[in-house]
Formats: sequence, structure tokens, C-alpha cells
Amino acid sequence: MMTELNTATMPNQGPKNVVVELAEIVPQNGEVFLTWEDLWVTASSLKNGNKAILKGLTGYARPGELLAIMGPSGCGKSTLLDTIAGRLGSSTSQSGDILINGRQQTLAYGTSAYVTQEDTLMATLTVKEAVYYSAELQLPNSMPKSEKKRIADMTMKEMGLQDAMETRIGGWSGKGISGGQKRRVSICVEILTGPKLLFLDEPTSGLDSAASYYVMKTIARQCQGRTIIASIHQPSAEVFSLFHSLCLLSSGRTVYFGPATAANEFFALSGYPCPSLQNPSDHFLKTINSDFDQDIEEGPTRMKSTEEVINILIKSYKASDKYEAVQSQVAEICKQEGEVMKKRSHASFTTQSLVLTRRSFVNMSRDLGYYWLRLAVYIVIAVGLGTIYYDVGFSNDSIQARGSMLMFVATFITFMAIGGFPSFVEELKVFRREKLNGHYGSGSFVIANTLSALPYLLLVSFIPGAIAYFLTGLQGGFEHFICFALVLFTCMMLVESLMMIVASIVPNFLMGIITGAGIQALMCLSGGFFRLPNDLPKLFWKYPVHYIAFHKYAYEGMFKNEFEGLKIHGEHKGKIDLISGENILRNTWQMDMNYSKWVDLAILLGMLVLYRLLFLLFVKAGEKLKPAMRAFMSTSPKQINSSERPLDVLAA
Ligand SMILES: Nc1ncnc2c1ncn2[C@@H]1O[C@H](COP(=O)(O)OP(=O)(O)OP(=O)(O)O)[C@@H](O)[C@H]1O
Repeated sequence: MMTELNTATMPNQGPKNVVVELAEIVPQNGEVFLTWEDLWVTASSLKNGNKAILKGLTGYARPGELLAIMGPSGCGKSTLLDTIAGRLGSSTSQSGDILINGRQQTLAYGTSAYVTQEDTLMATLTVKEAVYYSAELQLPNSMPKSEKKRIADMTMKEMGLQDAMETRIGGWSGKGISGGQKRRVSICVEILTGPKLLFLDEPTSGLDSAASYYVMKTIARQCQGRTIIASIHQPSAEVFSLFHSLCLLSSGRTVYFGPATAANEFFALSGYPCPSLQNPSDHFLKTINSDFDQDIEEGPTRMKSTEEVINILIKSYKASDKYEAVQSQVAEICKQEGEVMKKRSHASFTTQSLVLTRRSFVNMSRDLGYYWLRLAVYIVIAVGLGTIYYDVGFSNDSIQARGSMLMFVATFITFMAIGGFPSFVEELKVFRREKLNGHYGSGSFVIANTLSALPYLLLVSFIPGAIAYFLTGLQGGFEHFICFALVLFTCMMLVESLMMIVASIVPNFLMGIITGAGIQALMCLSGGFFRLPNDLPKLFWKYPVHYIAFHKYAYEGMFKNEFEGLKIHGEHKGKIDLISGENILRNTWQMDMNYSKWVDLAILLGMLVLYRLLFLLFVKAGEKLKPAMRAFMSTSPKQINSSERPLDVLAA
């Protein structure tokens, strides 16, 4: 489509009629046209009030093109990407129109991918495993396994990862592949399915110039039928030549938006030509970087501050044919009201749950901090418990000893399940990234995490449990031991589930550990051991905390298991009396004897299901609440302080 535009007079340019080529703008085969108009983003803080990050940006991205967003550090590149990808944090508010194919619609599940600046990968997997698992998770069930493997191998090769395929990714738990290779793995797992819309936040950071070129070339090659938007810091001339369009930002304002090849001419016509032998992108960034307060030479004698130069460039852009072309293109795309985005076909829920279970199981087996370290510490503690309470006997004193030993197991051993929290938080980060990119849903993750943890939790509860149980000489019999170990196992799973809920609410793992520990401390205080049930203050501690705390049922289950059927050899006036365990439970520990230990175990299992469902609910609520909060916080541009509005908007 060709449109003739009458452009306004531009500094250093005479008025002219410009013929701008408008691309074919009817989206086909799930293609995506993305437009944003008068986009404002503000961050609000109590200390600094409202601060505009993006100031009235307008632009578009089309299928078959690679749009590069460039600008000095802090100019708003990531914010722009986050905003148009619908991922803006709730601490910011936005206004303006973002349309997909001319419609106000959300990106359908799995149609877009976002490679974030931070590489969030599973540190324990090798590159090959990470990409294979990702292919199995994302590609549809109808595709043969060999084809999935072929696509994964080809993509890894394209990303230059063939030599690192067998190396572990590594991370906080140990060194693995380099930062640049991680970047490439992150890109690799997102382009496996060829999403129709791809956002890349600084895909070349950490890469050397050759790797940057090859990675960007691979990305540019994916453009056919796809819309790709990448923020980039400092592209070499070769990388720059791969861009179709360029969006140049400075302090949240557009300095230039248009064909990448025409940017040089724009700078020259605005009075700031690129010196010969200088990389054009270096020149652009140097000219518009106001962070260092450098004056820019303008002729042999005149100097201008960077801020002045930026304002000149912005005015120049506003008066240029490029600006007109952007407005016309956006209007034209919006008029079309094209395709409604459809979900991409992907692996079934069962396949995703199974693949995730396998992946999580492998991760848990390789991450020492997840279970192995805990198993070792538990064994040491169990030996400690067993030797301190060794062969506890049946005397009067053994009542207190048995009670203390069981309380320690039900409270402190389970409390230490918190130790696996950092590993879980790392896994949760990977889940969040993959979930946002539509690799799978929250349900598969919760199921997979539960199933993969089962064997390890059985190990860490049964082995140390057996050591402590038999060394102490608690009630003999298989049934008694199984009940004791099952209560311990369920409590450990409950603590893990509690920590999962905490992780879904609290932003970082240090705060998570403190919060989780605090909640458990309150529950164990009201569990009925440190203060007997009838002595607990009625308000709050007894009703409701005592009944909500899983410790009540854990103590009851373990105590009933131990004391029921037990005969204690008590001494009364020099004579030996046999005291029944039931009496001790009723009178010494004030236990509710209206139901059996198995009911306590069943209540604990019910709580476990409830906790896992709550975790699922919190994860899902988070997904729904974020956009709602953003919509609630969205402001109209008029609410933004007028001093923040850019020159061009004020002038209009
Ligand atoms: N939630 C927020 N609250 C307050 N300020 C914010 C928030 N998000 C971004 N900013 C500020 O907005 C500006 C732009 O941030 P952004 O991350 O988009 O920049 P960038 O161009 O991507 O930078 P870099 O290239 O260094 O990654 C920065 O000054 C940043 O401090």
C-alpha cells in the first residue's frame, strides 16, 4: 500500500511531499501487528511522587520485521517492552492504547514469548536437557518425539550451543556455562516453537561481538511471518544492519522511530551527522546520552548541552516525514481490526505434568540443597535424638521424655523443611517465566512438584524417623512405626506446602523464610504442648489458631500412636502402679480422645490437599490480580505532572 503524506517543515529540510510505503497490513496465519499510541508509564513512590518513565510514545511492530529499541541505559527500553508485552509491574501505571491487530485483546496463551534480561534457567540441567524438556513441554502431542528432538538440536546449533550441550547450566549453586551461553539458552527455549510475537530484552548482553552478530542473525532469520521486538544496548554496525526498524529513546521520549537504514540520514539532516569511520549506533547513543553532562560540539566554536541536542532531535523527529509515517501506519493498522489471536496448539496437560515431574525429579536429585543435605542433617539429628532419649523405658519419667521427643520430631524436624526453600524459590522463578510465556499452566506445576517431591520426602522422613524411633525404644510393632513415619512425612509435606504459599506471596526468599518461620512458630506455640490445650487463652490462641495449626493434629497423632496401649510403671507410696497410656493422654497431655490417631492423620492429609490447592489459588490469583491492579492504577496522561510532559506534547 502506498500513501502520500504532506509533512511539516523539518529543521534543516525544506517542506516536501514524501511517499511512504505502508506494508501489507492485513494479518494472516496468526501474524501479529502491534501498535501503541500515546503511551505513558509512571512509577509512583511515596518519596518521589509520580515519575514518568515513558512519555507519550507511539509506534508499531509488523510481521516480518525486527524492531530494535535503542537508547542509553535507563531511557525506558525494558519498560517499553514490558508495557507492550502486557507485563508491567503493579508499582507502575500506564495510559494510552496498545492494540494487537487493531483490537484491544490480550495475547492468547502461547502466542508470544519474552526473553527477559535476567536468565532464569534450571541450574542443575545440562543445556541439552533444558532445551529437550522445553521442547517436550511446548510442542504439541501430535508431533513425533524425533521431530521435537530435531527442532531442539537445530535450534541449539543455530544458537552456537553445540559444544556446550552436555555442560550444566549452573547458577547460584555452582559454576556452569558462561553468561553469554546462558543468554543463548534463554533465547533458544523461547524460539523453539516459533512464536508469532517475540520480545527480547537485551538478547546480546554478555556476548562478544561475533556471538552477538550470529545470535541476532539467527533471530532476524526467524522474522518470516513473525513480529520481533528487541531492546539492545550497543549493536555493532553489522548487527545494526540486521534491524528493519529502529525506535530510539531518550529519557522515555522518542528521538527517532522509523526504518533503521534512514536513522543516519535523520541525524545528519538534524545537524548531527555521524562522523566517518564511526559506528552509527555508537554515534546515536553518544549524542543522546545525557547521563554524563557532556557538551556536544556544533561547528568549530559552538557547544550545546546534551539535553539541548536531545530536544532539537525530538523536535526534528516530530516535524519529520518519519513521524507522519508512524502516525499513518498506526492509524492504518488500527482501522483494519484484524485477526483475533488464537491459542497455539501445545502439549497436553498430562504430558506437561509428566515432563515437569521428570524434570523436577532430576533437578531435586542434583541439587544438594533440595533434599540430600537435609537428609544428612536429619540423620545426624535422629542419631542425636536417639542417643539423648536412648531406650527411654517405661518409668514415670519416660512420660515427659516421650512427649518431648515426639514434640521435637513433629515440630523441629518438620520445621527444618524450610531448608529446601531457596531451591524451591529458584524452581518457582523458572516456573513463573515459563508460565508467563505460555509453556504450561499452574496446575501442571503443582502436580509435578508434588509428585517429584514424594520419593525424597519419604526418604527424609522414613530413614531419620526409623533411627530416632528405634534408638529411643518407642512402642514396638510395625503399625506404630508406620503411623509415626506417616505423620512425620505428612507434616514435612505440609511445611513445604506452607512455604510454597509463602513464596507465591512474599517477593524474596529471605523475607519468605522469615515469614514462614514466624507462621510456624505461632502454630507450634498453640499446638497444645508448650501450653496444654485447656490452658491456652480462649481468644485467638485456642479459637481459632489451635484448631488451624497442623501441630495440634501432628502432636495428637504421634502421642496417641505412642501412648495408646502403653503401660507406664508409675510409683505410688513405694508401690509400683501401672498407668495406662490412655489416662496419660487424657490427663497429662489433655488430648481429645473422641477420635483415633488415624483420624488425626486423615486431617493432616486433608490439610495437605488444602495447602496445595491454596498455593494453586494464590498463583492463579496473582496472574489475575496483576492486570486488574494495573488497570486500576492506570492514569490518564493529564494526571501526570505537566513538567514531565515532553516538549513535543506541550507544543502540540
Ligand atoms: N517500578 C519502577 N519504579 C520506579 N522507577 C522505575 C520502575 N521501573 C523503571 N523505573 C525507572 O525507569 C527508568 C527506565 O528503566 P528501564 O529499566 O526501562 O531502562 P532501560 O532503558 O531498560 O535500562 P537498561 O538499559 O539499563 O536496562 C529507570 O530510571 C528506572 O529506574
